[in-house]
Amino acid sequence: MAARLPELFTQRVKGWLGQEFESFLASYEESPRAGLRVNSLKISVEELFKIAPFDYDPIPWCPTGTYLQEDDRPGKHPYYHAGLYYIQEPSAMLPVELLDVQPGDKVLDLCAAPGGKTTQIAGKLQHTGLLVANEIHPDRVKVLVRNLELAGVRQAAVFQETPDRLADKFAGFFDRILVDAPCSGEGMFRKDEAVIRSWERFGAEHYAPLQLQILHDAARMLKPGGRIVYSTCTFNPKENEEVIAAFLEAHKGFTVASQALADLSPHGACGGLRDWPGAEEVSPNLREETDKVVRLWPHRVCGEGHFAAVLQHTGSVVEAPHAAAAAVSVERLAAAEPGASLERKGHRKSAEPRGKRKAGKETAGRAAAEALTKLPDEAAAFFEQTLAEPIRGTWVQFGANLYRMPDLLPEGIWEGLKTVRPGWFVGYMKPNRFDPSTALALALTRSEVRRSLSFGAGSAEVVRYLKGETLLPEQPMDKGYVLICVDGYPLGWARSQNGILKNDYLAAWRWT
Ligand SMILES: C[S@@+](CC[C@H](N)C(=O)[O-])C[C@H]1O[C@@H](n2cnc3c(N)ncnc32)[C@H](O)[C@@H]1O
Repeated sequence: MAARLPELFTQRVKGWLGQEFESFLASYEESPRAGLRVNSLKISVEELFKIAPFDYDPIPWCPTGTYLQEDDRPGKHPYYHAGLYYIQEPSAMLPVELLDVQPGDKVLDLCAAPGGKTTQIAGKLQHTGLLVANEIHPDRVKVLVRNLELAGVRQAAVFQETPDRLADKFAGFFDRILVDAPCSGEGMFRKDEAVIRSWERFGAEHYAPLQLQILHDAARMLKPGGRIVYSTCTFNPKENEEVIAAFLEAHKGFTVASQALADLSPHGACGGLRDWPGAEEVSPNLREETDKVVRLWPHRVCGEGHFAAVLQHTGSVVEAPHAAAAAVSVERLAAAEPGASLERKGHRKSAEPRGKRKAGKETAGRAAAEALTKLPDEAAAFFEQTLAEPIRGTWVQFGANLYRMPDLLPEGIWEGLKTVRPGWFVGYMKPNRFDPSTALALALTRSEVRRSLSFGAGSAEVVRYLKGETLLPEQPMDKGYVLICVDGYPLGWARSQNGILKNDYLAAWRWT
């Protein structure tokens, strides 16, 4: 693979790494290791590895993460469909560990799809606090929603917005914000060669101003004393140290927390790079800050290339956005690296930056959301018949869809925002009836329902259920909903009717 790396890229890395360059290059002859992260909303690490056909080979920076072996196929296992884990690149598990999420926190994941880090945050919140997940891209936001539902997340709202529009609504609101920024993806070349072609069109000079702008917007949404983790999966300092230096210059109340680097150095992590074009213009104080960021290099750790900076707010007030200073800093970063665009094959300077892509004005194409004063009767009757304990909370109806609002989401905040999920999607209001969603089933535990049937992971019944086929109960069952589980972990609903179990597993998720 090393031979297929773009020359411009290898030249630059040589400049950044010096003597280490040869071992960096040699790492591209090794296969990337895949990883899996246990969904601690549903199962503990210990329990999962008692029942799953994979070995626990811990990832040093993530206690719920494990390396996979080459012949492991976790995506084809029924436990995947029960949301017991998320398949995730090992280095990508780092940023959320640095976010220091505490139960009860209000957390924003600003660039969230496909949701690997969002589900990791949800595991830390343990159904407390609030998780707001945002993804600007309309197709990617659907994948994000699916992953949140599979993971059984209850206290999350999902938006498809630009960061600045979100910031207008959530000023000074969040304890923790993750900015896992869109980037040129150099750290992923070994894992996915298609990223190289994308890099050839949109490199660091395309992404850096966008990343800085996203960070400025994130700062507007942070509470005093809160924390932002900025991460990318690219090596180029223009998208990393330079963005951090420009951010810190405009926001005096932040510092880069040094603990992360101290904790991770024994595992092979490195600090920031010191030389990049223009580094000499950065003040010594800021250079000291960028020294404290965390870099994962593929020749030093078992994982792909990653960058993370813990931006800790230290003041008692987050300063009002320095609109002018922020704009100037973004402009300055937008200046292309000398020679870069000319050397880049097919580089299109006129390409529309992703940040300028418009998200919809209102909840376009969707009915307006309505907070309800009480649970509709049909849903209340379903809960009464099906659940051991009622679900309490505030309910929101969006068209025919019924949601339970996260406890800490301000009611009506979705007005004017493109809202994909105002909370936990529990089911559909139909004329005179309520149909529960698969998302409801997946976020429940077996003990929370009155009736369930559980089959072993290797059973024919589980395969039939996931394929959308009907099941035959061994004992006659009364009419009504039954939670279908694999080894005690919910997969979805079936309806007992006339001696058979009709399959209500979400059609789009069925095994084909
Ligand atoms: C690195 S990916 C996020 C990966 C995700 N955090 C995860 O762990 O699964 C960056 C995301 O930012 C989104 N994005 C692109 N432009 C954006 C913008 N201007 N504002 C916010 N997000 C943007 C991309 O669509 C992409 O899904």
